[in-house]
Amino acid sequence: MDTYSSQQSALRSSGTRSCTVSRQCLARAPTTASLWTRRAARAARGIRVHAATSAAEELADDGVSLPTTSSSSSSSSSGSNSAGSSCPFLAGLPSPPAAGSPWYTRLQQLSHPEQWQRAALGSHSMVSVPSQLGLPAACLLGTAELAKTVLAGEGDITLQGVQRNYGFATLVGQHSLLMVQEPRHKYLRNLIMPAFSPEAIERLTPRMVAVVSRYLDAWAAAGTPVLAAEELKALTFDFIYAVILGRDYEQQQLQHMRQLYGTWAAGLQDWPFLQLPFTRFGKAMAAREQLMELFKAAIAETRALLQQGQEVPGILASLVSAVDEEGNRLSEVELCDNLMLLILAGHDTSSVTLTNILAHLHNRPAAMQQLRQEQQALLARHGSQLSTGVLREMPYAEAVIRETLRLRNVIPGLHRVAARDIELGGYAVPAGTMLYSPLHLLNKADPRWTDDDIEAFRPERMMTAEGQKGGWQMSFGHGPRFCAGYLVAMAEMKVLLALLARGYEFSCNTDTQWVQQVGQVPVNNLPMTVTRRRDAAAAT
Ligand code: HEM
Repeated sequence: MDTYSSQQSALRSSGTRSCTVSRQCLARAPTTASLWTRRAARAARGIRVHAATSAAEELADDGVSLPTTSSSSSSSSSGSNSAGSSCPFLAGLPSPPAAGSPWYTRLQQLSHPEQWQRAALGSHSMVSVPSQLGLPAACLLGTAELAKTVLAGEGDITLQGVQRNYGFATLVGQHSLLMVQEPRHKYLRNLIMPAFSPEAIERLTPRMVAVVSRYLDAWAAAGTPVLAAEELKALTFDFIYAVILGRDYEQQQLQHMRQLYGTWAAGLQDWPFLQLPFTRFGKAMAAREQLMELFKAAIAETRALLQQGQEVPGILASLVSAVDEEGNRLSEVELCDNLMLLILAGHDTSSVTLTNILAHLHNRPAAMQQLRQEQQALLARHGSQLSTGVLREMPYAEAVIRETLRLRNVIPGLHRVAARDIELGGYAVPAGTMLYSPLHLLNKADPRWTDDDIEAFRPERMMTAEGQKGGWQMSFGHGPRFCAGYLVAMAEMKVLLALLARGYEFSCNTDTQWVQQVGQVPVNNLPMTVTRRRDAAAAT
């Protein structure tokens, strides 16, 4: 296990809850609704809800006296705040500076989310965003500590994701790991995770190398520029399909499955309540049915081979074989929903990261050179074989990946919802409040990096003792829902970087705009020319 992943598992195991439910505190608190009503009334009276206003100040302004920090402070005049409270309410949290109408604010949040969040947080560690336009009130978390606390939250403080999105849940499947809540999530994860063990990845490495080599050869043979962003989408699809199903498919079959997946994925962006044959959502549901039929056939085939005592590589075979202490196995619907999730989770995330990596390496030839030197040293030590052991000996390749994710986190942030009243950062947060961890923003605010080079692509920073730590970077999540496919993703990206550096030269047109979709993608799809190096034969 590499440094980053061992650190993540250490974090995982030490991810004890530090949110504490403070029922007493909440019992004393005026309801959130009444606080927001008061805040609105104060705003109407022209009293600005200042970013630094404390709960006590704000409520005192309303004629409600709150105990401050001392446990012997006086009780409230309304009688609702007994002595001993030191817990401010959510409404006491600083709010983003007033930015006009709720519509304007919402527009800013949608069109410039990162700038909006940065401005909203200012120098605060947490700000509250009032409920608006039917959306729940939210807390925007501005430190890694708070984000980790929330992401590690489980058990009696169940923190739900906003996987409540009907369309998403219907298309991905209610039984997938991403949809189920604790304790079912933990149970399912225990059954699923052995499929992602280092040993399982080791068995799959030759398959990974085969898929990546096929694409690199085709790009080099093309003789004209290929669209890297599009090609990497196809590569990561074939890769994840091969890794999950553990066998090779004809190109025609893969093409058909890619098309089905594309139709299915388009439905994730559509309004889900009109499921008609001509709507994107309707077409996506039809594509899902066809994919499910393919999965069911693959499950039946895998079961049959396993019953014959054959060794079957691939994540599906591990999932089919998974059994709990009482002998229960994953049902067919659980298997199908999780296959769907794995293809989704393991496809765009990796392709977008790889697209960004290639652009960064093109813009920084010294980094590409360093990558080449690392590979030459590995070739001298181990020959051309790529095993998980060799993949672990690639600190520079790993630094390139982590530095790219630091600058261009694929998942900009993670939502959770407080399922019950909790205390967070010293504030009483009522059930139903959305808790948003802006991962991308936290990467940029990481106190390890100095302001003047925060935007620079400098993989070397990840090689320092400080850089080896996880710090504020949580590109693969944190806590009980830490990315299940982390090892697969790292192996995939390292295999591509290794084979590229060993055997090919490439250049791409990075003079383009990057827009936010699933991660940042280049508008020009990154035209790329690949040529085989003259000394490549010995390297691959
Ligand atoms: C660069 C590549 C990737 C990135 C940046 C990434 C990032 C993430 C993040 C941030 C989460 C946490 C979501 C949350 O807390 O709500 C997550 C979860 C997950 N990822 Fe990844 N991922 C990547 C690749 C993969 C791959 C290749 C696979 C599968 C082979 C995968 C499978 C999953 C699954 C199944 C979950 C849900 C885990 C759970 O809920 O327990 N990911 N990923």
